[in-house]
Amino acid sequence: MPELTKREAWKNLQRHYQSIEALHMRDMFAAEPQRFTTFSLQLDDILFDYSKHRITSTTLKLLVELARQTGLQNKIEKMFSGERINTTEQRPALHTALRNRSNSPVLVDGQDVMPQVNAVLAKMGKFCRQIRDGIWLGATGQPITDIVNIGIGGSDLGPLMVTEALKPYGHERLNVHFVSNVDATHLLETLRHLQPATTLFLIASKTFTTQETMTNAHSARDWLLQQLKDDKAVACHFVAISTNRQKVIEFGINPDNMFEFWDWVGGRYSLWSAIGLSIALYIGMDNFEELLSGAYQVDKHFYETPFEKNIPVIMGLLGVWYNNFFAADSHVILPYDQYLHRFPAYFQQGDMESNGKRVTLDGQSVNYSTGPIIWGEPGTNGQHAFYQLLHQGTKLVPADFLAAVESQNPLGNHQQILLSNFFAQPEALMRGKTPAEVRAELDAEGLSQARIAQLLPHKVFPGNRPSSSFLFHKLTPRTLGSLIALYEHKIFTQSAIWDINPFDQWGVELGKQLAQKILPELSQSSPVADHDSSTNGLINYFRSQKQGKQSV
Ligand SMILES: O=P(O)(O)OC[C@H]1O[C@H](O)[C@H](O)[C@@H](O)[C@@H]1O
Repeated sequence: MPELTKREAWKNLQRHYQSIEALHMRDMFAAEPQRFTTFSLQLDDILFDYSKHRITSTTLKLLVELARQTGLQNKIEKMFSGERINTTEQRPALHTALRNRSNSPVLVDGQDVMPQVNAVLAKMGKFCRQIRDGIWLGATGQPITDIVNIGIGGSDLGPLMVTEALKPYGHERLNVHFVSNVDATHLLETLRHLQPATTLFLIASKTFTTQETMTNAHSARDWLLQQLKDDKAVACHFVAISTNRQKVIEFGINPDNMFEFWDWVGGRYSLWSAIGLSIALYIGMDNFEELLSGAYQVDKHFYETPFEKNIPVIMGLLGVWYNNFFAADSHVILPYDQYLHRFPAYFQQGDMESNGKRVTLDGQSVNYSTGPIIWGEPGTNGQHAFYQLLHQGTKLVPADFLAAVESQNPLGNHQQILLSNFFAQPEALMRGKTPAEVRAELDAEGLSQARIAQLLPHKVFPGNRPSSSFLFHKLTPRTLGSLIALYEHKIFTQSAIWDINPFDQWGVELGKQLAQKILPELSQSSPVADHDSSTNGLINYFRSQKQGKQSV
């Protein structure tokens, strides 16, 4: 049996939960005027308020004790020092080396990786200047205006999220596009508006074997060659970002046009590597380095700060508190910033692919819940869609609210309105509305007692629903880098407590394997018969429809 639930700290937390369960945060705030000061932290310009949680100082002590008993500090040190902590793939997980602005040596098998990291950053910088200054020319002698990143999963979501978030820093002549889905609609709808002579494709794939990416890359090359009718065009319109030099050469991309990264960079932690080339091209290398610096500040904070004051550790521990003691299944991320509209989707992969695991590092089945379901949308839009459930539904959904003090686009009183909602929603979730408050409101409206009795239960808000608030000055590259790194280390903290490997993703393989088997069956002449009856039935229906027959 896994150790976690046998630990003293775990048992203490179980007991402690009984005493917290009945407490309402309203009463906690009333009893503790210093609650905000006690339960908030600041890192650079990011204020982290975690006072609207169902915790006391004792809860925090016990959670920190759990982190200690599960060896979190030791695991953090192993990650930063390049140990092969991704045991199933026998690799280190060194995204922190990619943003190690101190440049101090990071050793893998006794060899410092920093010279390689710096060399690729320098190559990216040179390439960015050439593209951004219009020095790099396409096959017909025109500068590049459109960059199409072809990649999926970690080779898509990070660059997409960051280029969206940092639009105000984008180059005025360059547009960035992202094609991920193997559905041809994605590629064709993107190419419809582009000119091959001024388009640059970045083929972003760690393995350079991913079916969707390679299918899209081949079709993009066909599109280019059909229109430019010059085989040499590939050299000035295609670059590769990968760990697999051999496959890049086989595809026909000159290795000089390859930006390398390494197997110790996990896909969902790769935006800091050459996978971030689309970001660097769009916002410039200086801003890309600011993004790295923001993450580096958080790396230092995570590494050096005692758990009691360590923001990602506290984020992780609060998640464990709700996930394992309150049985909360999901966690919602609510950025009150339109530029962060892909932030929740980015951490859907970041968190769910990392901690969606059911066995411990040494292969035992867990007897406790692991990674939560991550979801979310920007505020205020979500308020008019799913907040009903957050306020009055039967599920407990811990929430993260994020907002900037200063808008990138000041306009009238928009930011004040946005922020008033950002402050109001966590307050409403925490306070709720009691039957007495509802009654007083309805009385004041002059409703009949019968109508009040009918409406009252529907208008009561139980409150006591937890949230964290992140308030930062402005969504700059540096701040964004910090925010991303906070969440990365939160995920790591939780994986350490749950004793799972956050850096592999075997769960994506089975579907891929089966799709490989099914692909040739879709064009075979006889009906398929060797799946279950449902899969056979669906495939044969598809085949009959393709052949113009109606029968199943
Ligand atoms: O970068 P690639 O090798 O093309 O991989 C792209 C993505 O696909 C895989 O199936 C994994 O689920 C992701 O973690 C990865 O980011």
